[in-house]
Amino acid sequence: MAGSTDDQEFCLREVLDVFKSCLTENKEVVIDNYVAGWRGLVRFMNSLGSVFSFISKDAVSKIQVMVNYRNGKNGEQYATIQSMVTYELESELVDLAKRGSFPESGCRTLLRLHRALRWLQLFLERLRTSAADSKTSVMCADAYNESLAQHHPWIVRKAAGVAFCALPGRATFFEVMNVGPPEQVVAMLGDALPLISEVYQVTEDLYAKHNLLNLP
Ligand SMILES: CCCCCCCC/C=C\CCCCCCCC(=O)N[C@@H](COP(=O)(O)O)[C@H](O)/C=C/CCCCCCCCCCCCC
Repeated sequence: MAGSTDDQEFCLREVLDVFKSCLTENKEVVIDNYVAGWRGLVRFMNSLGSVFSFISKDAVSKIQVMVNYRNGKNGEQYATIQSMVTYELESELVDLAKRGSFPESGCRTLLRLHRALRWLQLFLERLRTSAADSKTSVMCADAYNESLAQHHPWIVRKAAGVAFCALPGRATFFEVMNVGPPEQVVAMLGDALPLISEVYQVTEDLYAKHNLLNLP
């Protein structure tokens, strides 16, 4: 999304393309692209109204943690998720069992975004296969309950549930995506989903291999 600014018209296809560009030939996940993908999604969410701002704030703060690592003195170690995991584990920079000296490690912060990517994958798949009269709020809530909700306390689940009710109907939602008529949206989702799923799975496997899926 190079050159994209807040003044430009939003197009979800561009955002999903950024996620598609996350994987290198060696199946490493490039953090700059991963973070740029999330930035674009947050922009989309902000355009849906201020009821989502508590979600957006949390996502932005996690994105910023990752950007700070990339811009810091060890930025090269944070080029990909794989290099970050190796570096932080070898340097003992991750709180593995309980929160302590490294409450905002890269591994822990990225895990929160990774779990949200699972929600996105489930939501997009529901949207792709939905009928014209399906409710986005229900699709969003179902995807959330199947993924992120399991990691959130009651109060966050309640607030998220309220926010989902403010989602526009499917037709308006598709319009805001600015991709074209519904059949083009569905085709675009069909294109993007396998690659988003691959990014998710590569990260999931990496975290599972290092026993990092439950970082506090
Ligand atoms: C065609 C479809 C386009 C979809 C566009 C979706 C745009 C979504 C953009 C951003 C999604 C937000 C990602 C949220 C990351 C949440 C990370 C998280 O789990 N944080 C919690 C735990 O953090 P720690 O306390 O451990 O540091 C934190 O407690 C969360 C607080 C905020 C509430 C998060 C609710 C997440 C709901 C996700 C659904 C967003 C619905 C958007 C609807 C378009």
